[in-house]
Order: sequence, then C-alpha cells, then structure tokens
Amino acid sequence: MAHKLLIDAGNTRVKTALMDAEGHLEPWLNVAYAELNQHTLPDGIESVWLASVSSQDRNQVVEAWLDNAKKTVVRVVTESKAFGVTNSYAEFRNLGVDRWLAMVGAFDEQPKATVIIDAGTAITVDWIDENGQHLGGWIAPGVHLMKHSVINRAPGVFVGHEGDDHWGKAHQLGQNTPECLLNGCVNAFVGLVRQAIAVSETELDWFDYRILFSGGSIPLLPADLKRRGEVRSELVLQGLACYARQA
Ligand SMILES: Nc1ncnc2c1ncn2[C@@H]1O[C@H](COP(=O)(O)OP(=O)(O)O)[C@@H](O)[C@H]1O
Ligand SMILES: CC(C)(COP(=O)(O)O)[C@@H](O)C(=O)NCCC(=O)O
Ligand SMILES: [K+]
Repeated sequence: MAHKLLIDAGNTRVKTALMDAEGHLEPWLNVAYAELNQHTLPDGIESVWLASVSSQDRNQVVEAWLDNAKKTVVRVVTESKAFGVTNSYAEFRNLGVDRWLAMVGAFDEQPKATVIIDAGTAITVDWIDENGQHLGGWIAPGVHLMKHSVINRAPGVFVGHEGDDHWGKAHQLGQNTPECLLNGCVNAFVGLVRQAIAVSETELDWFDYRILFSGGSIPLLPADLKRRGEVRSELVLQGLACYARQA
C-alpha cells in the first residue's frame, strides 16, 4: 500500500510517522540521528514530507538516509497563515517550523484556545486562540541543555558523575551537588509550565482552553501537572499530515 513518510527532524532526535492512503498516521521511528541508518525505509513509500529545525550536519544525515531510497522530499516551511492558523511573527519565516506545525496539528485536531508546550532540546511554549491566531510564545533551554550549560561553565559541579544519565525529580530537594543540579533543572522546567498556565489564566483570562504537551522531557513533569493537559507526542507529525493530505 502506498504510504507517505513524515519526518520531524528536531535538534536532538528524528521522529517519523507513516501516513496511509486514507490519511491515517502511524508513528514509526523516534531515534537519535546516529541511529537512523540502522533502519530501512518500508516498501511502497510514495513521498517524503520533512520538517527540520536542525543543523546542516544533521540535515545531511537525514538526506543521506533518504538518498539511498531515491525518494523525492517535500520540505515543509513555516507560513504566515494556513489550515486556519495565523502566525504572530512579523517575520513569519523566523518561527521554527516545528512550532508552526505543532500549532497546525493542534488546531486541526480541535479548533480551540490552546497552549502547546514542547519540551525537547529547547522548551517552547505557544499560545493560539480559538480563532487560530497565534498570540506568541516562549523559547527556553531544555532540561538537558540547562544541566550542560551549568556543567560547561562550572565543570566542578559534576566531577565523577559524567556518566550519570538519570534525571532529576519534580518537587524534590537535592542533598549533594549532582542531585541539586539535576533537581534544579527539572524544577525550572516544572516552574515554566506552571507559569505558562498562570499567564493563560491571569493575563489572557482563559478558562476554557487546552494544554498540550509534547517532547522528550514530558515524562519529567509531576502527575498533577500532566493531568492538567494532554500528552500529544506526535503534534508536529500531525501538522505535517495536514500538508501531506492536501497534496
Ligand atoms: N525518558 C526521558 N526523560 C526525560 N527526558 C528525556 C527522556 N528521553 C529523552 N529525554 C530528553 O528529550 C530530549 C529530546 O526530545 P525531543 O522532543 O525529541 O527533542 P528535539 O525535538 O529537540 O529533537 C533530549 O534532550 C533528552 O534530554
Ligand atoms: C526553538 C527551536 C530551537 C526548538 O527546537 P527543538 O527543541 O524542537 O529541537 C526551534 O523551533 C527553532 O529553531 N526555532 C526558530 C526560532 C523561533 O522559533 O523563533
Ligand atoms: K521544543
């Protein structure tokens, strides 16, 4: 059966989905760039839809992977208005295509006032109102980036723990240096999410709205906060699907 391959190339990981002839999405890979070559494209891919916010090096990894299969690639870019969503940036092209597509995917799913929180390499927050108007957003460092920015400038704080790959915990205090760093970074993320909710309710006066969470760091949120929203790990791919369906 003919499929379309949809690719969300982030700054850390590549997320993919397959879309069937009826336009249904099936999530496929969520891998680091270095792992991409371990996977071969399924037969019957008729076209590839790519959204990338990544560096040239990483884009080349994706292109080389696709080249082997000789597929033509449609590269989706940010627009000023499409699928009922209006970009708030004066220079609309400057808005990351992942943020744009997440809004398109969210609004397509339900046209309602929505806050989208995507916690990957960076943490982005975007607000769209019930008319699909993007009101603006935030870009903050992701949890991994916060940790490494401290380590890079103050290497002493993590000496002897370089190989540690566990994460900090929401609502917990540290009693040694690495725990203080890990818990501090996670709780900065948690605080950002609470502030996004506070701004929605006290500054924008929203009361009937959706909070959508995506990105690799969402598991770090405490359960009470996660319950305030809905996890939508494939939002960018859902936005890509809107483009792929209309072709
Ligand atoms: N189990 C996990 N718990 C917390 N964070 C994680 C987990 N797995 C991956 N991450 C973090 O998620 C990030 C990758 O998420 P992703 O949304 O794919 O990012 P991007 O779109 O920027 O490539 C990495 O920075 C990593 O630190
Ligand atoms: C803000 C981002 C780096 C987030 O990337 P991610 O964490 O999803 O890999 C990306 O959306 C981007 O490069 N945006 C361009 C700048 C902007 O959106 O204003
Ligand atoms: K992000």
